[in-house]
Amino acid sequence: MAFSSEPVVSVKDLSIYQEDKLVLDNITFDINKGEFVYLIGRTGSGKSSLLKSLYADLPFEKGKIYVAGYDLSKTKRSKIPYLRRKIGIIFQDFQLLHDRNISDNLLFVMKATGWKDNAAMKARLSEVLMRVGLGAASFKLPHQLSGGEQQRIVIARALINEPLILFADEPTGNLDPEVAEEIFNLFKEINNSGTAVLMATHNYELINKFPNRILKIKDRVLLDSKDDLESKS
Ligand SMILES: Nc1ncnc2c1ncn2[C@@H]1O[C@H](COP(=O)(O)OP(=O)(O)OP(=O)(O)O)[C@@H](O)[C@H]1O
Repeated sequence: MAFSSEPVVSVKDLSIYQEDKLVLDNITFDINKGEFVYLIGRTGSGKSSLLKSLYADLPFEKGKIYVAGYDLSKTKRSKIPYLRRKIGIIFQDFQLLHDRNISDNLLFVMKATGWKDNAAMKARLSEVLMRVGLGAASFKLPHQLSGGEQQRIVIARALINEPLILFADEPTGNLDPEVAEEIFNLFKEINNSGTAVLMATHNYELINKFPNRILKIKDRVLLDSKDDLESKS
């Protein structure tokens, strides 16, 4: 099968523990190229734990995870940077490096992910900043930007390596509703150009306004809105 027709994420019979506590029990789902999927569930239900396992930050006990062609049960620690080049990760609490300007924040990630050519780095830097509407922010320090702008920079950082999928953990959680919607629209635009998105969120207003497939964690299992549609058709 050609790589492009494989799911971007494929999870089979997966169980995840946090210390001794079973958080997710035997869950299975796929995310296809270019899909937009919400991940919902009560506080503590395991959304962040699942995302962490998908970006290889939390080991899992049982089952299989394939992300961007990598079998995570077999991927050695030394290969994880290669996986991370195929995915973008966005958190609620921006996680920019506060001691350096925006340009240096992004260059730091480029160098860490194998970029070497200075001209190519500069060009990509401008491209991703333009993409998020902050072409003029290169020389600003993170604290000189608003929360919404900082989140745009985090999205720009996640786009550097043209990821197949963005994993976003409550990306609008710390923003007021208007700014949250702007950030959400940016995710939609990025998704429209072909990048899949898996977004953990508590923002039901946005979910209702922009309906998409929903994965819901409830009592350690995963409910998939796709199954509801299939059973109705
Ligand atoms: N580092 C950790 N060590 C031990 N237990 C943890 C750790 N992180 C999370 N947990 C526990 O795992 C369970 C799932 O937490 P998780 O953060 O994945 O939930 P969540 O759905 O993302 O919650 P929220 O909506 O509040 O972000 C919770 O019971 C939590 O207390």
